[in-house]
Amino acid sequence: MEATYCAGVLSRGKLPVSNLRKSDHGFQRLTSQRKAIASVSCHLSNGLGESSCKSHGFHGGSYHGGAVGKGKDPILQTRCSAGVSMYGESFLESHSHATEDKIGVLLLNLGGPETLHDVQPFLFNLFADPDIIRLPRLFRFLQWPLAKLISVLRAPKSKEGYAAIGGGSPLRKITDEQAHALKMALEAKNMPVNIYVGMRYWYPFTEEAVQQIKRDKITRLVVLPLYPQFSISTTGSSIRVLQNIFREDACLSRLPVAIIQSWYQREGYVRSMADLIAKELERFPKPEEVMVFFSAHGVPVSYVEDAGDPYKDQMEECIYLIMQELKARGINNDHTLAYQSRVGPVQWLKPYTDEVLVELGQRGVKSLLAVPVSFVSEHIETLEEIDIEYKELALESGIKNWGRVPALNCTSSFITDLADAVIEALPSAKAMTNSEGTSEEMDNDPLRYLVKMFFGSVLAFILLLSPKMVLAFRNHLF
Ligand SMILES: C=CC1=C(C)c2cc3[nH]c(cc4nc(cc5[nH]c(cc1n2)c(C)c5CCC(=O)O)C(CCC(=O)O)=C4C)c(C)c3C=C
Ligand SMILES: [Fe+2]
Repeated sequence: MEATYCAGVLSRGKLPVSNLRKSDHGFQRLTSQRKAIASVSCHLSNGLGESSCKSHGFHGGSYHGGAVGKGKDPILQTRCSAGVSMYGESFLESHSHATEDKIGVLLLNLGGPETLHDVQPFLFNLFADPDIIRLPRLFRFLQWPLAKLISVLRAPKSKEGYAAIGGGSPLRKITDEQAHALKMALEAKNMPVNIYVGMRYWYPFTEEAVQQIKRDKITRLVVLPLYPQFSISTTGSSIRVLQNIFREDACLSRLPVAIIQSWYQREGYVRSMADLIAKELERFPKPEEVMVFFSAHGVPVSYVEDAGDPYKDQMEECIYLIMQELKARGINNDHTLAYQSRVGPVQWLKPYTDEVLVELGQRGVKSLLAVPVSFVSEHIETLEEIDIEYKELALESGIKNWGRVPALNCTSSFITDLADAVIEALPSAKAMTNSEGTSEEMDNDPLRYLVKMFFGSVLAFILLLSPKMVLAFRNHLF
């Protein structure tokens, strides 16, 4: 996969496109083809101006910022990742021309079940994503039946987890709070915006947010996935959904969009993480003896080795940058990185968090500070997996002093940095045009869909009854 950086915005080649279908569990997506995402340039595009778009569809989770930055200039001194100033004449020019300029910021996130009743349909949406279960093209017709099967089998274990953290995911609430805080931070920088939240697997779905963006007649949009590092399974998947919606809508396909694909390398983020770690280390009796244990959400090895997912490289670079920042403050603790939350019978990125905790205990490490690093909100994997399961395992393995760094949530230095990222990305907004049809359109044919579902269900049923499969599921899903 090619990747080029521009003003902290990554523009990637070859990423998949997805289609949408409405089901009783919200929207479920089909994917069959990889295509280019918006390639971000450093040129400015005009807004849609007086648009003739008709609004229809759903209400998205949005924070309406009043009218647009008429007469007000946003903070002009910004930096791109290469340290070059991006704002200047051209921005001022376009800003003063675009009297109808109405800026939107779309926050993308994973979404989570709000009640235990939501867990299985949420899991269905997750496993029906071809960026989560990547089947060879020939077996794509199995995607939905397999998603149904795996979600039903996985639901009891997931429900236990969600029950242990109060009966649902806090993700929607925290993301809404982050949206509000970001709106305030941008207003403080003289950039009034509307902020929208679009979730990949649960409400408010990305589709709802986009329909609201259309209704609000947004003229320039910055897309900010709330994942610091890029993975095909997270940011990649969400952007594919977006690209697909935009491709099918004449109006949206002309809307200038800037996509911030990863931001783990931003100074503000790195500093905010270092602040949290430094603060948490102080709680230990001997802070200098604490092992700083970064625990990232894993992905299957094949993502990195076969599909070229930059996630592992970005994660390692991110940890390096945070440790450098701590060193600059005179904090020289040992550190390690491991991957958590693996699901299913395939190999995931190693080392695995649970195995490393046991090893560290055996090696005589007595104090450990867990740092969740792939996500910026508290969620099931911090509140249940780390705080309950891993803590218990660490204590059993001989670790005496356990601590955990909280997620960034609405930490003000972090939110301010996100606001800067939005301001820096805006000048590169460009139409996400990608209008040619794909073979995927054939998936919209209802007859084809029924045939696929029928054969897929039969095959899934046979697979379910195979003793090998039953064993694999028993070992890895429950
Ligand atoms: C950077 C973050 C994440 C990556 C990468 C990621 C990949 C990934 N996840 C699964 C399977 C599951 N993920 C689940 C929940 C979940 N995943 C992330 C983040 C990443 N996932 C978050 C933030 C959450 C929790 C949301 C919440 O409700 O709080 C779940 C459901 C929970 C459970 O049963 O454990 C599953 C299943 C795969 C297969 C995958 C990569 C292919
Ligand atoms: Fe996950």
